[in-house]
Amino acid sequence: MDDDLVLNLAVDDALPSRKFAGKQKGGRWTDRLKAKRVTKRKAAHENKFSNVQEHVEEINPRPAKRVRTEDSRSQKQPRPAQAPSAAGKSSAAPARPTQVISSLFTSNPKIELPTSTPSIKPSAKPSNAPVDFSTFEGLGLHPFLVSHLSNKMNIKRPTAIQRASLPLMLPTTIHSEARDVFLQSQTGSGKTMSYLLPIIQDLLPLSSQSYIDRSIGTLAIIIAPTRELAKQISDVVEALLKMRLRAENDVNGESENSTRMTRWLVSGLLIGGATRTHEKAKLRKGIPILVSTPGRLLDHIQNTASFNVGKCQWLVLDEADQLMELGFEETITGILKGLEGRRRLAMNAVEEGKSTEVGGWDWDKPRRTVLCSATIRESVQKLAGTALVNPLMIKATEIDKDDTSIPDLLSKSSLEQSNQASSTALTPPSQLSQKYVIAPLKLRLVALLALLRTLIAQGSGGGTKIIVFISCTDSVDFHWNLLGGAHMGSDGNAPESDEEGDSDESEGEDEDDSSDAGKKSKRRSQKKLSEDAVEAKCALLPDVTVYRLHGSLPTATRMRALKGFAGPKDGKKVPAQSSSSSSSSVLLCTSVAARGLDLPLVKAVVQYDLPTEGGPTEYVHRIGRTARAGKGGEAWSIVAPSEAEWATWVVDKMQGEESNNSKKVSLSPVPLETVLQNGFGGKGKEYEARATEVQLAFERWVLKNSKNAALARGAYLSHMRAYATHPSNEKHMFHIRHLHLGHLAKSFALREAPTKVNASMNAKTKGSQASSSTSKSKKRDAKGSSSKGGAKPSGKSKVTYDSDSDYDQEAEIRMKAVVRAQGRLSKKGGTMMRTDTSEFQVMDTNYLEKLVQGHS
Ligand SMILES: Nc1ncnc2c1ncn2[C@@H]1O[C@H](COP(=O)(O)OP(=O)(O)OP(=O)(O)O)[C@@H](O)[C@H]1O
Repeated sequence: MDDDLVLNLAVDDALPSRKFAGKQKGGRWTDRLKAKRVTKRKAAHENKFSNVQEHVEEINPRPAKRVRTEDSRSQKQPRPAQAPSAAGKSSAAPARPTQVISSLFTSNPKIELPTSTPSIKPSAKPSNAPVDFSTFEGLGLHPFLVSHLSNKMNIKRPTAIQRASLPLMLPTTIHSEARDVFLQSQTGSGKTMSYLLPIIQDLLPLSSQSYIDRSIGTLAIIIAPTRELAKQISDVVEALLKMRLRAENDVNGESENSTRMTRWLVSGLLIGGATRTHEKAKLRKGIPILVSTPGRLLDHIQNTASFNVGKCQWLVLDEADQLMELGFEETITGILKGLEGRRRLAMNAVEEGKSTEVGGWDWDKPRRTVLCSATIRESVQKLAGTALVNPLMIKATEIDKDDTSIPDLLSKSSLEQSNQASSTALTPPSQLSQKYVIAPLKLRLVALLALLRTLIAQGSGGGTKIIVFISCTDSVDFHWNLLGGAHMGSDGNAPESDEEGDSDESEGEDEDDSSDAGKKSKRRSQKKLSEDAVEAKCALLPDVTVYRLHGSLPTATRMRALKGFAGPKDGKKVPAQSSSSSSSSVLLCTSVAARGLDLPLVKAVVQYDLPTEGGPTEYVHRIGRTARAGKGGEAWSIVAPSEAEWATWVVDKMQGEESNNSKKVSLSPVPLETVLQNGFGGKGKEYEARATEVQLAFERWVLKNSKNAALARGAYLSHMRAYATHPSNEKHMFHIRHLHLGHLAKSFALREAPTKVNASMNAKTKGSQASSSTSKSKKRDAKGSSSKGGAKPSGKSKVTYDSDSDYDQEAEIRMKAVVRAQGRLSKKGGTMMRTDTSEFQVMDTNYLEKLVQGHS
């Protein structure tokens, strides 16, 4: 068993070796003098080292288990466990930095999958698809819009929520009194069109007024919590406004109605990023339909005199619960007050005859406010209380599979009643297949790669899109760099990227090799994964482009990532050199991409880290990035053995009070062996050796240079910080105390024991506090993910790392030997996972807890 572990304690090269341990006798006097000097120098180092070890003991009262030292590696029999300090002082201590090399397939906790899982197959009838018993014409939509939807946007029939909302919200129907509305339906069910179509239909008739042009000001405002979402909504508005403004049969524009219609109804986007002056100029010209993020909007309401918003008729708060979660409550209250103030000012000016406004405006028509969300949490109910007056609650109930009659899709009641009812419904689309795999921490990274390989291979035609959710920005950056840089073999191809040569390639192990000019010039010409880059090719996932997205990236970069991942819009030609042409793509992202984003044809969502905030609600939003508008999709979660209870917990939460009656939601467990076998192939247990090779490739990448090592360590620490932010009601499943931190380090391709990682990162933190960002965008990522831990690589790490290729090879050989031995064991009826977790546990968990909470 011990063959799978080498825990090299941090020792200096200068520690006394056996050779110099005693006083040298005999030989030439020069040799004796030299030996004496060296012994003296090493003794001084030893003292220094023992001080460090004492400190380690202070913070780590528990002795390390199964510590092995360099000489013990050559022995067949394991040595008894010894405390770090003892090992450090040992004269036989290895002249190596701290490292842990352990086999992937040993010392993992035993995994017991539920024996009888109520596996509910995804429904054949998608719950968020267009319904086949209704038409847009039948619901009262204007013929121009109907034909535009059908001919240009391939939207032929309404979805359930559209069928439910349009009769209540379209101005031409009997229900059209301007009441506030709360729209709730599943992810991907078409809520955006549910409010945009009524807005456009309401404003369209103004086209026939003689005075109308865009200087009328802003008549509709849509607020979205993130820039990405605001941009996406703005794109949909623009697509709708491209509609033909005359009837299909009115070729020459002879129809009385159509000839009068002008293109005054334009949309605009305010999301920051542009200068205020530029935005003010846009607002002065007039933007009848405005899409904005909350902060920027409030700023202009308060400070831009030329922002003509007094006649605003529609206010939409999209992704209302996220708006609240991100702390925009005050901003929204400010916006509501600001709009009211502007309206009163405009009305007063008209009454007093001081207004330059054209006459004929119906000032009595009240503004209608719409709140929109796939889930309703308490915070949204609070917002509804502030923003809505006597609202209608509109939601689409699920259509029963066998029910051929027209279901009662319309639910209209007081908000409170509806909230009570809807709080039980947190259901994802019925056609979405939800699976989870329990992976021991050490195997997480290879499990992720295996899963991605399988999902991509299934989409044989190429163009498969997968979103992977990771807990924090540092971890996204690390995994993106890792996938972009790691390759099998020691001299494979350099990673491809969309930027110039990688500066980190000139650092690290090859640095001293100044004689090899050819290698250096090759390195210089290699492409770089720069700070701003978002696109990388992955040697371990052929034909796949890996993108990254998180709130710490500049807006333009985030947009570029989304655009690249989404690929070309229908019918658009892609330049041959573009990676988006037909290749598959993987988006590594934080929760910033969890809400509202409508990325076409996402085949699967993988939750590599389960949500630290938002619990089941966040889970439902994340998985809702696939299986949209009736399409199929898969949701995978990678769960640690200590988190196994999460699967039943989240199902119960999604099921709500309906759980006793009918089970509509289920998560199917998939054995890890199946995932690895499918991902790495081979016969029998061959996948173990292949997974090991992949893990070693990752570890080699981390060891390659200091920048990579710093990225890995930063990600590891930020991950722990994020993990510690799970709310108290989830601590029984997600507690840092339950994690085997050494195994966790392995999932960040680190060979170092956690003590070493933490010590080095703490040292680094002191020097790199500046990298800690307080930007708003950071807030949008996992709250525990700040780069306080020095997660941003800032040049060379002060940390030593092993660049001794002989040592690496030796370690790899040992690891492979263990895998082979394990394979033999399996054939003899042994199990892949062993229950003994005594491999090593060098860190006191209390200390780590303090560390992740920033009290260390
Ligand atoms: N009637 C329809 N028929 C077909 N596709 C539709 C229809 N209505 C909307 N869609 C498409 O469905 C997708 C999802 O729509 P939308 O983004 O509005 O969903 P949503 O309910 O807002 O989801 P989320 O809660 O995740 O934000 C979009 O690509 C949209 O173009």
